[in-house]
Amino acid sequence: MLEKETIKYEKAIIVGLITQQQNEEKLNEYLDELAFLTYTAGGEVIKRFTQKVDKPNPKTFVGTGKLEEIELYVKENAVDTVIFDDELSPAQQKNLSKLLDCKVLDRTNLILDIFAQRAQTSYARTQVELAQFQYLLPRLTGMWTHLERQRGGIGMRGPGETEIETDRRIVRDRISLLKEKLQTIDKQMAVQRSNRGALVRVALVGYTNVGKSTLMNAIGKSEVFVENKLFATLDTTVRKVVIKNLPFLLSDTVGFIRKLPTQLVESFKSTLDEVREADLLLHVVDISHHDFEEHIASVNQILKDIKSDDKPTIMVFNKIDAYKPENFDAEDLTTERTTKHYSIEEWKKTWMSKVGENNTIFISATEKENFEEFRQKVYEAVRQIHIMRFPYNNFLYPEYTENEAEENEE
Ligand SMILES: Nc1nc2c(ncn2[C@@H]2O[C@H](COP(=O)(O)OP(=O)(O)OP(=O)(O)O)[C@@H](O)[C@H]2O)c(=O)[nH]1
Ligand SMILES: [Mg+2]
Repeated sequence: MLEKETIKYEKAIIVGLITQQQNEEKLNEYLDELAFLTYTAGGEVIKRFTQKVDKPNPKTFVGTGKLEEIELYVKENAVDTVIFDDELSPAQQKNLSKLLDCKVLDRTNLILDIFAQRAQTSYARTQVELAQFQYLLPRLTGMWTHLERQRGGIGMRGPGETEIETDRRIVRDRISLLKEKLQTIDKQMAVQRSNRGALVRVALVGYTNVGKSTLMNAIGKSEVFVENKLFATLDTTVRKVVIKNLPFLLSDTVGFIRKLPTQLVESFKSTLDEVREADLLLHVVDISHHDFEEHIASVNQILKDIKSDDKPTIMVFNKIDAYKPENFDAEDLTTERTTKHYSIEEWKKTWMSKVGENNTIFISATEKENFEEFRQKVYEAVRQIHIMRFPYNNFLYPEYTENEAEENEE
């Protein structure tokens, strides 16, 4: 008999601070993203709490008054989970879960949980487990003991309860075991990569949910999982792509996010090796997202962290079909015209013009808008790398426009 399955979303509230580093507008953007993360993890945000402070309270993150307000709300509305936008210290997390008497998570927790849910291969699972244990280690003491009755759900996947309560040494042993396991897989993967021969390697990079996998599917005739949730992709997919006789390898990998937990960057080292060893990066940007400039900055920072910021890069501004500038009323003297009101043409004249014509492209991966131009730019960039590497056989790959007759096998 078939049972109708209804997904039950956990009731969650989210909490963030307005500080000197982040004004109310910024905070709202962060909270939008946190709500999306919560939804991806299986929760529904029913309320947001914000507080203006100089710096977080070392014991309870928010101030006493705000905490009482949250506590009351949690009781009255049977809230399952309270999620904080910043990483909580072990002490804050412990105090808060005691006082609020429900699950208390932070951004890192949430991201780790999504990764845990989405890890498909044993390799990805090992990486996530390692990151979870590393996050857990300083937080071991009595963290979840009083939560016996609410096992399961967001933030509870992963290392089992018994392990959590045992001694740190066991966790440490587990961490070194997982590290060894990863090292073995890393070696195998390095061998696999070196077996790929002399093909030029191109990697899709970018913030999560910008359309990397969609683009991979569109260009590489492959079937990579695409979803309008965060972190749809965790494992790296590598495909051989041929544009006009010129073959190269294209990889699609995990998306980046701001405040990416350091534990994750570290344990996903090998997944990110694909990026590190690439000859060319296609940095995909969702230009329809109002925060895309900050996304670019986060991605660049992570590329810097993994020492891949000096590679030839094409900036691929995707989702132009969905781009909508805010309406600007010239007669309304109270609003200033800002980048929010820019058309794409105006954007092109900003810092984007400095990136260089050859290194920027504006497309829609779903509508295949400007796709021919996109293929041409990728072709030329790959060809350049080829010529540099094998100067003696550059005649093999003429300029894109020179072999118009042999239209690509699509
Ligand atoms: N409107 C519009 N939507 C797009 C476009 N490209 C991708 N999308 C949508 O954006 C969402 C995310 O696409 P993915 O390809 O999964 O994004 P990703 O960058 O691989 O995401 P992660 O793997 O989660 O990092 C999906 O709902 C896509 O259908 C586009 O050009 N225009
Ligand atoms: Mg993807």
